[in-house]
Parts: sequence; structure tokens; C-alpha cells
Amino acid sequence: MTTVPQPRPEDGNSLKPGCIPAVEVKDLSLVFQTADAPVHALSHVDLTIEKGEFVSFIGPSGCGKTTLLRVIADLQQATGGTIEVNGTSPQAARLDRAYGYVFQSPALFPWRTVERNITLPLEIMGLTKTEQKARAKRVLELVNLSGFARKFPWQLSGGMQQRVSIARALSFDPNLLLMDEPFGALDEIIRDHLNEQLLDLWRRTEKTLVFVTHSIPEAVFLSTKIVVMSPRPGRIIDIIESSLPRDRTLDIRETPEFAEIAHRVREGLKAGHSYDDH
Ligand SMILES: Nc1ncnc2c1ncn2[C@@H]1O[C@H](COP(=O)(O)OP(=O)(O)OP(=O)(O)O)[C@@H](O)[C@H]1O
Repeated sequence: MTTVPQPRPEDGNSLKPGCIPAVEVKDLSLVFQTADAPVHALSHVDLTIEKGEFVSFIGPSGCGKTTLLRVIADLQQATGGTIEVNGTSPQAARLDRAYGYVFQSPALFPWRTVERNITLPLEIMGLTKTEQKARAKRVLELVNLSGFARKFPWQLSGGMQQRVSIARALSFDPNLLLMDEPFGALDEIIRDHLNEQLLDLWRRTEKTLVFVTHSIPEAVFLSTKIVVMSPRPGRIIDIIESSLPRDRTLDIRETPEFAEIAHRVREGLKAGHSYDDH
């Protein structure tokens, strides 16, 4: 019989001296009440995310990755335990615009130009037109789309559209970027390229990134910390602190260190009876 490894807090879940927590989750549970039976989406989740980390949630469908991300974003309320985002409640963090959220599909308005999609949150915030344009220019540079401001979303590839949605999430300069499988619908070559760009953006902006994925190589390549989850009820199986350097290129995937971390992720998924490597 396979034994389920317990999270190793000494390994990946403790706050290092001098580090500031961006997200602190303690004994968090979430039960959805449905017409049939209660769904235990999250059970006894403990997790500390430090400022400046790149953290991935990996696990099979239904293990609660999106639910956990939505709880951090205050789009869903926990039914037990506590959570702090930027040292306050998720609601206060949301009202404070402390995070940007990137969905699996770009969700851009087809009748607005790239620039006007990006400035939409800034319009709502009441920024001047000049400030809106300056910010759009800055974030378009960050996602390597300078020169595309006047295009419409339908004139761009899927990968470019997703970069516009990342730019929109960055437009109000949040400390925290929450991304729910942003590249899941894209082919592998584009995805590799976008992963390299995302790492570069993370290093340059020093944001905290929380990223949901189904892909082991993607999680290992991107993350400083990998949170392995398993379903029924959704819980954390392992938290892996990456030994890879922050400065990395795709070549790192050929190294023994990369293979070792991928192996540990795979073992965690297997132990949760939820092996899902694609
Ligand atoms: N609003 C809801 N009402 C009832 N059950 C829900 C609701 N939202 C999610 N669930 C259930 O909670 C569990 C966790 O769902 P969640 O979407 O967080 O998983 P996930 O790991 O993100 O899956 P995927 O990889 O498919 O996106 C699943 O069993 C799902 O069916």
C-alpha cells in the first residue's frame, strides 16, 4: 500500500528569517454545500507564501487548485481556518487591489483595442487618460508587446492575447499575481516560450506569483516552491522548495536537479492516487 507523505513544513512551508509573508493559510477548509452531498474541496490546508516567491499549485482535476486560488483572491470564502493576504483579510487585499488575476482564457473585450483592454481597470479606478496610457505602455513593454497597443484582440495569436491579459492584471501594479492555468490551452512550443517570458517578468518586477498548473515540467521550471495537491478532499500532499537557481533557462530541464524535483512531484501525485503527468 502506498503511504501518503505528509507535507514537510521544515522543508517548504516555514517562513525564512527576515522574509515577509504574502499569503498565510492556516488549517483552511472549504466545503461546498450542494443538492446531493457536501463537497470537501479543501481540507486542513497550511501554506506560507513569501513575498517574491514563485509558487505553483499542481494536482489532478478537482483537487482544489482553483478553489485555493479563489480563496486567496476573495472570490470564494473558506468554511474553516484562517487566511491572510498581504497581512490583511483577502477582502481587504481585494479592495486594496493587492493582486492581479489571470484566468485560463484571456477574457478580453473584442471591441476594445489592446491598450483599452489594459486600461479598463484603470478607467474604473478613475486614473487620468495620460496616466492610463503611460501605464499601458509600461506593462506592454513588460510582456514584450510594445507596438501592439492599437491592435484588437482578434488580430493577435492566443499566446499574445494571454500576454495582454497578464499586462491588464499588472496595470495597477499589484504585489501579487494569481494565475489560473494561463497557458493551459496553448501548444507546448508557445507555452515554453511564454514560460521563459513569465520568469523574466517575475525576476524584473519582483512580484509574488501564484500559478496553477497540471504540468509537472511547467511547475518545476517556473517555481521556487511547488505545492503538490491531491483530491477528495483537496489537501496538500507535499511542499517542495526548489533547489534550482532563480536565473534559469529552458536548458535547466536537462539537468539531474530538475529530474530530481520532477520525480518528487510525481511521487507526491502518485501517493495521492492522482498521477496526472501531461
Ligand atoms: N461552486 C461549486 N459548487 C460545488 N462544488 C464545487 C464548486 N466549485 C468547485 N467545486 C468542486 O470542488 C472541487 C475542487 O474544484 P477546483 O475547481 O478547485 O479543482 P481544480 O483542482 O482547480 O480542478 P481543475 O484542474 O479541473 O481546474 C471539485 O470537486 C469541484 O467539483
